[in-house]
Amino acid sequence: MRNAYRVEVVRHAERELMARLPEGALMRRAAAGLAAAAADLLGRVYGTRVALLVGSGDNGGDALYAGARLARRGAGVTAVLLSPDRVHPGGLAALRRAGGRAVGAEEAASGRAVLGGADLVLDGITGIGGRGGLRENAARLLRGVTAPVLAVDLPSGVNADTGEVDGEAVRAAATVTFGAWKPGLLVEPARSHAGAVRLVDIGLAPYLPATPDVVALQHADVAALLPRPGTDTDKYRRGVVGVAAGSARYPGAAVLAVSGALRGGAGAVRYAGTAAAEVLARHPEALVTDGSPEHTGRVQAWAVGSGLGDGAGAERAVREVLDADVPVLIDADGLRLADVDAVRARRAPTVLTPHAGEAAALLDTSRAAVEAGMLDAVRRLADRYRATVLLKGSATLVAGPDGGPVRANPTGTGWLATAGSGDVLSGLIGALLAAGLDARDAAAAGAHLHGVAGRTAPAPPAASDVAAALPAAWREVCAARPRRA
Ligand SMILES: NC(=O)C1=CN([C@@H]2O[C@H](COP(=O)(O)OP(=O)(O)OC[C@H]3O[C@@H](n4cnc5c(N)ncnc54)[C@H](O)[C@@H]3O)[C@@H](O)[C@H]2O)[C@@H](O)CC1
Ligand SMILES: [K+]
Repeated sequence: MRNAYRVEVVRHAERELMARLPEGALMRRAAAGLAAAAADLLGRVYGTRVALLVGSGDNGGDALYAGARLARRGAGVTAVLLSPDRVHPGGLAALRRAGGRAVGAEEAASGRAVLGGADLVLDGITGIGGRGGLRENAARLLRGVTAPVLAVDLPSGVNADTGEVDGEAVRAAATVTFGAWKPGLLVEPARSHAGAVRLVDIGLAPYLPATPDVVALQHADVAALLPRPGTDTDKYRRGVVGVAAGSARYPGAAVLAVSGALRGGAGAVRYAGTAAAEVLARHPEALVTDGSPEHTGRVQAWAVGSGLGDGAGAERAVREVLDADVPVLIDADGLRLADVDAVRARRAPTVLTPHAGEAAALLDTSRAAVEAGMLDAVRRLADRYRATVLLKGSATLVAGPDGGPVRANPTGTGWLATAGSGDVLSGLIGALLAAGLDARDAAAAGAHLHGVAGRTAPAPPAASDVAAALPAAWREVCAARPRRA
């Protein structure tokens, strides 16, 4: 599990830890980890050229101390001081003692030698103390950078707490973060600015609270959630999932939702809707009816909405499913048709799975606003609907109705942005709900498996290929399950 904490919490933990350590110890730990990561990226330190972009706070201090370590190992290190009158004095002195040099931003901008000639650039402009995007002098300098950038703690210019990027921000090849993950390293659009992230342990863990703000489940976490049929099981104990999806116009959505459901670990899949013949033709294992959900046999969860269209039958299907006292997943057309108060009044869990455009319609805002503020959008929707909300994106987010950590999916891939891929996901999560997973777990585990399937299906995958790759994804994830003693 990757646990991310907002800045206020990290700062509190740092103060607690610092009070127990000699002056400067934390920064030394941070700089040692940073220098080691820089050395790994460089491959060989001696004879290389490293540039440091140094801002006015401790983030710049980390870069300077790490630069000093690299200079001692034979790198030519030049610090570019963005605010020469407010630079970390101890860091600058350490760099100079180690043989590094410092120049002002004007000097660095006028010649190409410093930034254009560097093998690696360390971004120490701002860390958790940064506010807003990069300022113009920093943005201008970065345009002259051709070498890979290693971000110190966070890519400068991103919002550590929300993952929002307001203006220009550093695009790093890698980020070394200290003490704990920050939400911005897991949430888009900031996540894409961070590259590969390495967490350096500076001893903060004992001072961090038990409940993080954002988490990213890893394979082993998901493996622990997935159902494992015992020897005494039967299809009802494994869970029966109902799928109410598709329409005369979109029968394929029904086929795809059922294909996801069949590979989600439930014991059986019941389909209710107008695409019964198409579903049966493709999936002989499905139990189908062309009636409405009310007239379907017993199910332990419903997935409703994919390709339903907006006819009278669609509205009825959504209403009937919401009336059922079992967990319900609502996707696509179902989101438009579901009454907020009916969702809020439900006793059994509800999972909504909008993409940014659908979330924007539900929140009465623009798609761009949702994409820019994913964390806020998912939390607001969960609160408004008193439901678990899965907001799709390259790092899909899952928020529960009662607050608590938001889950950010780490396995997403652009290959999943293909028609019908969401239908597969809805069936998959529906099956996990029927198998008895808690709503938040079902949504997060579904997104995780779906992402792995999108990555492992032969590229470029169509939605059916993503569904077909789910068993292999399931195996890959479960291979990370700790062995029982
Ligand atoms: N507090 C600690 O115990 C530790 C902190 N460490 C480092 O210290 C950093 C936090 O240091 P600070 O609190 O000094 O904050 P930062 O260094 O992140 O940034 C604050 C400084 O940047 C300026 N600034 C804010 N927004 C800016 C913008 N958009 N453009 C340019 N300048 C801007 C502010 O005026 C302020 O001087 C962490 O991110 C981490 O790198 C590490 O050394 C580990 C230990
Ligand atoms: K930084």
